[in-house]
Amino acid sequence: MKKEDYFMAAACLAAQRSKDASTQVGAVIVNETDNKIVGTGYNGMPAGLDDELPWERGDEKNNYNKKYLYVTHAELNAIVNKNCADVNGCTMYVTLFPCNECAKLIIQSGIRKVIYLSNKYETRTETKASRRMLDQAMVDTQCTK
Ligand SMILES: O=c1[nH]c(=O)n([C@H]2C[C@H](O)[C@@H](COP(=O)(O)O)O2)cc1CO
Ligand SMILES: [Zn+2]
Repeated sequence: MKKEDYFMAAACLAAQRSKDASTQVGAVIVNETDNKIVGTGYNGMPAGLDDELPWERGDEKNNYNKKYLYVTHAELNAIVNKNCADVNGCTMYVTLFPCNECAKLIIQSGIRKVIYLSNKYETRTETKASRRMLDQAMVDTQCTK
């Protein structure tokens, strides 16, 4: 198995832990120097609030119960779960192309490459803004397909 397939499979496995019935996302951060996983995460509610918050996609009349207000993205969880001092120069394997907020985190944490599986929200403004920032910050982005 190629190493890229191995790390993406690890991201897919992490995604399976997510309770989001609509979209499970998994992320794995890899130190390319020694090919080690230094952080993993999946989309979930903030720690300890798993059973407190709604998973509804909601609509305009039901903003307060939209999951989007509460869910912690897979990329953020992978970064905060890191088991090393920093993730400078690392690669992130993620099952879904990062949103604009995750793009900021990726850039600020020094991750230099993002390998993704799906970009199903490609046409969204958030995704376009993410692409814009990652490109301008010269973070390499590669689709595995
Ligand atoms: O970068 C991301 N990382 C991430 O973890 N997610 C999560 C948030 C939500 O739980 C889910 C998206 O839900 P939905 O497909 O129902 O809109 O994916 C979503 C994105 C980008 O949309
Ligand atoms: Zn995000």
